[in-house]
Amino acid sequence: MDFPNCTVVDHPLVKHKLTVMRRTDTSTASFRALLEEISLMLGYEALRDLKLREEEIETPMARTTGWALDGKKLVLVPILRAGQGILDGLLQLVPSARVGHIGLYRDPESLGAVEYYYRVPANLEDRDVIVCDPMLATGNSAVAALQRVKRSRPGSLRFVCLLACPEGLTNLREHHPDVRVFTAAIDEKLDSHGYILPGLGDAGDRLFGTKSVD
Ligand SMILES: O=P(O)(O)OC[C@H]1O[C@H](OP(=O)(O)OP(=O)(O)O)[C@H](O)[C@@H]1O
Ligand SMILES: O=c1cc[nH]c(=O)[nH]1
Ligand SMILES: [Mg+2]
Repeated sequence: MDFPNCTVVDHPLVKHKLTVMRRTDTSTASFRALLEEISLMLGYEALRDLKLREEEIETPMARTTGWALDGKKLVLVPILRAGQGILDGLLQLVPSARVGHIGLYRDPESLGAVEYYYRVPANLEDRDVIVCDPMLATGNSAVAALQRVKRSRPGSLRFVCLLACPEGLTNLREHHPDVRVFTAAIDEKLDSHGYILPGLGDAGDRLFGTKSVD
């Protein structure tokens, strides 16, 4: 299946690190560190068109013209909980970015997204916004998060995830054809509970060392 609105960042380092993340025997500490490392590479691609302005500088040798990131602050919006893992990597790339949060959980029966928190910086109108979450499974969480952020009229909107699948990408393309997706891989399909196959299991649980049972 072809998803022209999706960029797969399939660098050898990303492929290697993602494979380690998938393994059942990978520890929470390693999972967390690897997600941060891969997020740097996802962010590198997702931010390729960041606007620059020219800047006059002096090196120890000469006066020259360099570049600085242009004015308006980038806004990063992780989908809680697991989006925090990608946020950490993106913030290493752009430490001055503003951060919003959207809290969503996936109802295990309906697989619909349930919102429990929303707070983003004011005046998104002329800002570039990146919504992030490791998993694009049914796509219901991403679709809901992007819908919510769009009500704040962002200047531009992108979605960064670690793993996508055809079902999630189709859902996203139907609801948000204007939003480009950046991912490390497009997996095969969903299982009957809406989990990505082969996937890596529950990203939030693996990132924070929790289990899905109460
Ligand atoms: O594409 P979808 O089918 O909506 O599934 C993806 C969502 O599921 C996971 O979150 P979860 O609901 O487990 O919340 P958590 O991060 O708090 O664990 C994941 O982090 C996404 O937000
Ligand atoms: O495979 C999946 C699907 C949804 N959420 C996850 O954390 N993993
Ligand atoms: Mg979870």
